[in-house]
Amino acid sequence: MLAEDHTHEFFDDESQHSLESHQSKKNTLLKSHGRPPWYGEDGLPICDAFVIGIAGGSASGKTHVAQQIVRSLGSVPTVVILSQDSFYKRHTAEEIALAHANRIDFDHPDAIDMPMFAACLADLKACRQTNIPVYSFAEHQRLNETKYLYGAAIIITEGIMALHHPDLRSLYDLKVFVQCDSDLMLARRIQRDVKERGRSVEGVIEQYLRYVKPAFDNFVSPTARHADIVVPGSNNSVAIDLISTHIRRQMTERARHFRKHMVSQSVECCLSTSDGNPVSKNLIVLPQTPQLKGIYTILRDGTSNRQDFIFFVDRLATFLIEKAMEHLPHRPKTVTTPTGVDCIGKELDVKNVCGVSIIRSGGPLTRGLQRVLSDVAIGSLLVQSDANTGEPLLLHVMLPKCLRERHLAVDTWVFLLDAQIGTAASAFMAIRTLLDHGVQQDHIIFVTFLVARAGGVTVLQRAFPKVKIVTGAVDEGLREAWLERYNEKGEGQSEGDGRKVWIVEPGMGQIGDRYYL
Ligand SMILES: Nc1ncnc2c1ncn2[C@@H]1O[C@H](COP(=O)(O)OP(=O)(O)O)[C@@H](O)[C@H]1O
Ligand SMILES: Nc1ccn([C@@H]2O[C@H](COP(=O)(O)O)[C@@H](O)[C@H]2O)c(=O)n1
Repeated sequence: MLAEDHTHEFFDDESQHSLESHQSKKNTLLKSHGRPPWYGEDGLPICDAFVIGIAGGSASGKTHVAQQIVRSLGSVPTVVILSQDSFYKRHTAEEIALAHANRIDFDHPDAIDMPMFAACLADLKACRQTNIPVYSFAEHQRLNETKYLYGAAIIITEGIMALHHPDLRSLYDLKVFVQCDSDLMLARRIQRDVKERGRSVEGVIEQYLRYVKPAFDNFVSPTARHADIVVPGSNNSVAIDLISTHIRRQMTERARHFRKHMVSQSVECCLSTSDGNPVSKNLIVLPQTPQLKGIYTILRDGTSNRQDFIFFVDRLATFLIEKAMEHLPHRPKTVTTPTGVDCIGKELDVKNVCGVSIIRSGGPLTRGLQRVLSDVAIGSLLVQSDANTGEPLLLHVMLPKCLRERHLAVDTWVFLLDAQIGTAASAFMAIRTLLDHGVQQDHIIFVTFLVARAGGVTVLQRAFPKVKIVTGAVDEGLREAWLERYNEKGEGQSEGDGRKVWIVEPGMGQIGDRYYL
């Protein structure tokens, strides 16, 4: 079992596949301790994922080595194992019949869809999402389902041809070849294929002699010369230790101090503007009517009871969402009234629209969005600060279908929902995540109750100038403080859980905590 108590999985669809289901299909596997920022203050990606390619004969122990590396890495950012087996080509019915009679050569490089393999790996390396095909050894066929993958900081690719094609080799940061005795490989293959791939002993031996062994000699074994490290196929714990140490060092070198940087850059930015006012045309603040000010007064009041707090947060959420809706395109629509008169009105002119909530304080805004667009698809992102460094970590991604597929994402409008923008570190990560999925910057509308002028909003707007931010209030201050807990009445208590958080001032306290308790 690779999952540990403190790991998190990046879910690949709404049904929330478990780690075990990934393992049994041997296609992908994702282990996460959170993804640190992979972009700079200009919003652009600055570091690719670290990619390791592992080649070797069939049953040499490639998957085993990959899994041992993951286990030995321990507490590092998200790791995914990508198997070349996922990229076997789709077959015709005749080919499948031949495959069952052991008359198809699955060990020739042409059996693999190399362009697709390289394209998926290039997407993952560049921190974009991808959808991996799923292959069935029992059916000798690519299935109709795909696996959504996003967010890996380390990718381990394994397969007999993993070092064969130059396009693949150019994507690796580390190339490994597993060298194993032929007898041992055959013995392991018989055991595994009978147990896991529904084969007979005779069939495995026949296939081995006809295709597997010649292909190993002609195509697989020669690729060992491309490897940076040759690992033995058994008793290989020392080699695995060396590889893990190398990867850990690489990850430490890539570590960044993003949140602190954001705040210091913002201060410089605010001081350098003539009026110190970060409000731009894409920072849309609700008209400051007495009615709106009344709502904020209740929400800012530390003595307001929880019932009132929830009621007025919900009311404000509806105002904000309605304001944000003004920025969606509309087209004219003619309707006929009950009295038979034609009347020209408007209707939404968008292919897809969805909400993405930053857990958990985006929750009240999600409810607001659902009140306005009842059947809207909702996704969520969990961004938390690292307990030691305070830096943001992307811990969980659950996006609706219209965002998981790039060709749909480019035509999708997204309401990104979070209670406040303080340092803007979470907002940065959330926007970058949407862009990685192919969402257009000017199709993102960030809706929030509060923005801190002294926080990261200016840097955020400089990085993503086309993203609209809709809010009801821009507050002056931002201060780092110990996290407070709230009692039943919603009053702040001094003892927290020892975590430091950034607080907007005057602000409303921790909005999510006051709302959900
Ligand atoms: N170092 C090892 N020690 C013991 N058994 C191993 C080792 N490496 C692989 N095996 C076993 O050999 C079989 C094939 O290994 P696997 O990693 O699936 O091979 P590959 O991915 O190269 O086809 C598995 O049953 C696995 O448990
Ligand atoms: N339908 C198929 C497809 C592939 N194979 C064999 O799988 C081997 C590669 O997988 P490993 O996990 O062993 O690296 C390869 O040698 C093919 O012969 C198959 O039997 N049936």
